[in-house]
Amino acid sequence: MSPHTPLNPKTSSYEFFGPPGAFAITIGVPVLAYVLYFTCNESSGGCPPPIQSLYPSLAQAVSDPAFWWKLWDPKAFSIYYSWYAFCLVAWAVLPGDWVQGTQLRNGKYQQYKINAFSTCLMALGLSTGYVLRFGVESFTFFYDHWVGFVSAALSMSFFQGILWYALSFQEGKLLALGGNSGNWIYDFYIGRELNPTVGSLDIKSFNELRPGMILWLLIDMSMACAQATRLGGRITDSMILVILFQGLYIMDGLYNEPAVFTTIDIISDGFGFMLAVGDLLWVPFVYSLQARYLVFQSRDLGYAWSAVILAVNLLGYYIFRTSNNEKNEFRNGRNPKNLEYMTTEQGSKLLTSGWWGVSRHPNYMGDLLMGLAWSLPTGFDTPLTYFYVIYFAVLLIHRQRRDDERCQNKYGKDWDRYQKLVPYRIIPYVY
Ligand SMILES: NC(=O)C1=CN([C@@H]2O[C@H](COP(=O)(O)OP(=O)(O)OC[C@H]3O[C@@H](n4cnc5c(N)ncnc54)[C@H](OP(=O)(O)O)[C@@H]3O)[C@@H](O)[C@H]2O)C=CC1
Ligand SMILES: CC(C)=CCC[C@@H](C)[C@H]1CC=C2C3=C(CC[C@@]21C)[C@@]1(C)CC[C@H](O)C(C)(C)[C@@H]1CC3
Repeated sequence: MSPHTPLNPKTSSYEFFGPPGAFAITIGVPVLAYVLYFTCNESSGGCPPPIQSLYPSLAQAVSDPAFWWKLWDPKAFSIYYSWYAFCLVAWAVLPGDWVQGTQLRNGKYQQYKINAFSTCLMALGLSTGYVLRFGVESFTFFYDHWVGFVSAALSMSFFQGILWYALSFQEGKLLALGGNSGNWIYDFYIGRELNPTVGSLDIKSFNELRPGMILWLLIDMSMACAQATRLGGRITDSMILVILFQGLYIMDGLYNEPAVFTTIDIISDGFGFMLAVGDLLWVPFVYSLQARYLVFQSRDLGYAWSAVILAVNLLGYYIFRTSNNEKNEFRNGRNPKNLEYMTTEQGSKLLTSGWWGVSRHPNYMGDLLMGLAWSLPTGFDTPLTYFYVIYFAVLLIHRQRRDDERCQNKYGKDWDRYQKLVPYRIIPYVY
């Protein structure tokens, strides 16, 4: 049967520079996750280490088979896969309401079980109990077995990328409009099937919110334990800030689980290697870089500097949360603030006042401010702890362009009208 049907038309244009770009990112993202460890860890001689010391030692290291064997760590693999199994069991057994997502183009709705927040509380409770019972030194295994955990998460990402790509060829699947090009490298990367589902488990939202996001929080907690082990039981104010900020972001995302069903990934992207590796490897092991750095470069900020950083984070959070709430309420048929909007020919409405009248992606602005606040506690000795902010700015600008293109196709002339009313893309008067 042809893979191209009226419901699943052939993808006519590529993103990410097409198959060569998709291939480069498929290789580049895992390599970068390892590089960020090898160029910034306790024994690398700095963060980043001096290039003259890095080059010969790295060249020697990779030519030694023992280096490659160290990437495989049975303890880390067994903990990681048990963790993934825990998330699956928690999804199945913990109670949760069922909500439906936005309407799909086949007229149907995907159903989602809401219990990511309670899964996180359970994981936190069990981990805290473990630390109280066995001491902070017992919870440093993420720090001690870092590379092994990265490899374990990577193996899961490839496994899922390949599995869902292969299963997307079964008859009757609804494919992502952007993932049905016929080029296997590209479709594997970008995601071919829109909503892979096992029984009633939606794979895309499950992976986006549970095994990676909650693990990120547990990793941060493990970094605090590793720091306390080194400092005789003390945790620095910089570490406390990073954990509080990232903890707030993670818990907020999980608490507002239904809001994720109006994000681009859930509405329009397929589930492929990009989201698998992003959710399972990139989020927990790259987003926690600041906390890992503070284990071996502990620093105290003092009240004044802490207050400034706290203010940046709170401002970012306020913009992020209120703007996401405005859009989410509106997309679910509510408008409690009586915001102005325009009605499109296509039928949907677009907000034109409130945050969505300030810029076309006000939520990105808040998210970026928070990203900055997560890096500031690490000081200014290394650019590497600012990697997140730079990567994130690139990711969000790219997302904004993808989304503008998608909305242009969806809303046509109405989108031009909306762009005239709301001319700034992310930051008013800047971009
Ligand atoms: N930490 C991280 O790594 C990442 C975080 N994020 C965060 O996730 C959140 C969601 O982001 P994302 O999904 O990219 O994008 P948005 O939440 O901005 O969603 C874009 C969609 O919203 C709808 N929309 C656009 N303008 C309006 C309007 N004026 N009124 C009503 N609806 C509108 C459109 O969909 P339609 O009209 O079809 O409904 C559009 O496709 C953001 O806060 C972002 O910062 C995102 C990526 C990575
Ligand atoms: C480089 C690479 C492989 C990129 C993949 C991108 C993913 C890391 C991100 C795509 C969209 C994401 C979202 C969140 C985390 C990062 C990814 C998966 C998110 C779950 C973070 C918490 C927020 O509150 C959120 C729920 C709004 C958000 C949704 C999008």
